[in-house]
Amino acid sequence: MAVVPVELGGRSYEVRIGKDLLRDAARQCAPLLRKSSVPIVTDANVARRWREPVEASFAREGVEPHWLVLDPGEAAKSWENLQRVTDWLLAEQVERGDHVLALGGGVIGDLVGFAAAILKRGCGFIQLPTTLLAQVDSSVGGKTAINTGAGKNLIGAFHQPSLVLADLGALATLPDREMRAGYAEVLKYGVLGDAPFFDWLSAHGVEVLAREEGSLEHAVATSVAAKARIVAEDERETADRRALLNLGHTFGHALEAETGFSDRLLHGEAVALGMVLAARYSARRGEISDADAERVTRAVNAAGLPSEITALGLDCDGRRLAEHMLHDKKMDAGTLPFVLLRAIGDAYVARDVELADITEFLNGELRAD
Ligand SMILES: NC(=O)c1ccc[n+]([C@@H]2O[C@H](COP(=O)([O-])OP(=O)(O)OC[C@H]3O[C@@H](n4cnc5c(N)ncnc54)[C@H](O)[C@@H]3O)[C@@H](O)[C@H]2O)c1
Ligand SMILES: O=C(O)C(=O)C[C@@H](O)[C@H](O)[C@H](O)COP(=O)(O)O
Ligand SMILES: [Zn+2]
Repeated sequence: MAVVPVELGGRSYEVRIGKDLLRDAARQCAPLLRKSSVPIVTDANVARRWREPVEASFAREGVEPHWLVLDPGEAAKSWENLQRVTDWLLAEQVERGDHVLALGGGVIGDLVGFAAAILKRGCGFIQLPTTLLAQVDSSVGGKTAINTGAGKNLIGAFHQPSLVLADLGALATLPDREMRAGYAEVLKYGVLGDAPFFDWLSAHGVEVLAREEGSLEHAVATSVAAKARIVAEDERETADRRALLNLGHTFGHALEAETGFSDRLLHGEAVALGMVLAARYSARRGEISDADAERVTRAVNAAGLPSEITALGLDCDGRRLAEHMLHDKKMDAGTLPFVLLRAIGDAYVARDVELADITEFLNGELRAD
C-alpha cells in the first residue's frame, strides 16, 4: 500500500492507495467512527458491484452500514440531491463529530462532500473513490460542489475529507470509457508540471488503461502526490498555484455546459479536449511550439480521448462557448485568468487573455476539418 499525506496542519489526512482497501474499509476507518452504525452514500452502479464487500467488512467490525443509493451520472450533482442527502443525514442523526462515507466516483464525492460541509455547519467525511478520476483527483483536496443551470460546480465549499481509501481493485469493474476519462486527469499532472511523468505516460499509458497493477499504482500515486503538494501550498486557490489544476477546465467546463452535463461528454473527456485547446492556444500565442501542442494532442488521442471540438457536433459558435466561461470561478474583476503552457510540464496562469481572442480561436477550431 502507498500512503500519500495531504499536509494541511490540523486538517491533514492520508490518501491510502492499494488493493482490497474496500474489503478492509471498516478496519481502515475504525479510528474515525464512534457509533455502531455508519452512513454511506453511493450510486446504483457502484452499489451493484461494491456494496456487498463493504457491508461484509463493517459486519466483521460489528458496525451496521446505513445506505443511501442515488441514481448515477453528472445530473446527480443537483440541489435536489443535496437536499435529499442532507435530509437523510439529519434523519440518521449524524452529529458534527461523525463521518459520512462517500463510496463512488467524483459525482458522489463532490455531492456528499458538500453535504458534509454544510450539515450542522460541517461534519466529517471519508472518501472511498471507485473511479480512476476520483482516485487521482476529486477525492483529494476538498473541493466539493453541485452544478446549477448556470454552470459547473458553482455552488460548493472547500471541505477536506478525514481519510481517502483508493482501492485499485475497484477499478476492475469500471467501464473502459470511464477509465479513459479518469486518465485525462492523470495526463493533466504531466502536462501541467511534470514532463518526465508525461514521457512515462507516453510509454506506459496503455498499461495504466489496462489496469496493470504496477503501472496503475505508479500513475495513481504520482498523481495524488502531485495534487497533495499543490493543495498543501494553496488550499483555497488564492495564489495562482492550485489554479494550475484547472488546466483544460475553462474550455472543458464550457463544453460540458454546452453538452448539458450529459453522457455525451464526460468531465474527463472535456478536460482532455480542453487541455488540447489550452496547448493549441498557448502555441497560437507563441508560448509553446506547434510540435509540443501536437504532442499533447497525440497523448490525448493515444488514450482514445477526444481532441477535436468538431467531433462533438456542437450547434454553437465560439462566442457562445466563451459566454459559458464568464461563470468560471477564476473570474477576477472582469478578467478570466487562463491556465496556459510555457512548455509541457510548465503551466502558468495568464492574466492577459481577452475573451474576444478566445472566441476567435474557438471559431477557428469549430471550423477546422
Ligand atoms: N472535487 C474535485 O477536485 C474534482 C476533481 C475532478 C473531477 N471532479 C468532478 O468529478 C465528477 C466526475 O467524476 P467521475 O468521472 O468519477 O464520474 P462519476 O462519479 O459519474 O462516475 C462515473 C461512472 O462510473 C460508475 N462507477 C463508479 N465507480 C465504478 C466502479 N468501480 N465500477 C463500475 N462503475 C463505477 C458511476 O456509477 C458512473 O456511472 C465531475 O462532476 C467532476 O466535476 C471533481
Ligand atoms: O482540485 C482542483 O483544484 C481542481 O481544479 C481539480 C479539477 O480536476 C476539478 O475538476 C475541479 O472540480 C475543478 O474546479 P473548479 O473550481 O473549476 O470547479
Ligand atoms: Zn477535473
